[in-house]
Amino acid sequence: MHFMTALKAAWQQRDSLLCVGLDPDPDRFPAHLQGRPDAIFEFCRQVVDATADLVCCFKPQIAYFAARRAEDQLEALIEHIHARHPGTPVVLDAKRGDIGSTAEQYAVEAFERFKADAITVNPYMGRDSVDPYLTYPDKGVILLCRTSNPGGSDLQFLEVGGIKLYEHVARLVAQDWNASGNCGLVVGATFPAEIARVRELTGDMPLLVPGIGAQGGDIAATVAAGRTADGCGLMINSSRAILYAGKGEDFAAAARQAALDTRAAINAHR
Ligand SMILES: O=C(O)c1cc(=O)[nH]c(=O)n1[C@@H]1O[C@H](COP(=O)(O)O)[C@@H](O)[C@H]1O
Repeated sequence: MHFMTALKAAWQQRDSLLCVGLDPDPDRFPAHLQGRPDAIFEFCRQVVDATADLVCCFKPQIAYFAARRAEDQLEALIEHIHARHPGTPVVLDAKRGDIGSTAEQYAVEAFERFKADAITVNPYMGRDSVDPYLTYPDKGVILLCRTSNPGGSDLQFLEVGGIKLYEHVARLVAQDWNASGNCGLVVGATFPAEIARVRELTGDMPLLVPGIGAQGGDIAATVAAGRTADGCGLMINSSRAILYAGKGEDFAAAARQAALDTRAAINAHR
């Protein structure tokens, strides 16, 4: 199924704009999982199974798996999501960016090896560095635009021809790169004014919005700034605040409660 079709269905069917980010840090796992060779898979699997009916997508961050030589556990996790929670899109957060021939390999890795439905990509190297992802007709390509970190302003806020660089990226993607309708943009919840500006520039394009929860972004302001006319249009990501809501054997139940609370807080402003 096309990423955009699955995302729209999940927004409606789960009544949710919440994206649970899968950033597994073994140092923060509950004691009973410590030392298990499949601890990363098992931790994420339990969170996935406890929250899948509450999310519009999952977003595994590849660095947390690669750093621990756990790419096989990432493969198994995405396979598990597709098998047990069909229709739940998986956004592989890899923030790739390289020349076309190398990007082709990254696209194979994301879409054919890991079987992700969408990937985050850095637009800095320009159109030909993004084309290899765009050629997969059913996959989503989510480009960094206005990132949630304070240093994002170093480059993204530079003036280019009378507008800010992030505005140029939003316009370029909406008017040119999105010819097949499979692009999205990343805009941090820590910058609601810029979410509103990106929404203005991009129509109904889906926005991946990290930065609520651990980074302190304001849910009400995020939803007000970014929702589309039909109250959708957003994948609002929370990772640590949900994954580590509990510390003990009941961590998955604690994650579910945190996801329920976060979804309700988001829906209160739709
Ligand atoms: O592309 C992203 O997902 C992303 C972009 C951005 O601007 N800021 C940002 O925090 N992220 C990711 O979103 C997640 C945020 O995690 P928490 O702060 O724990 O909710 C991490 O996986 C980040 O890598």
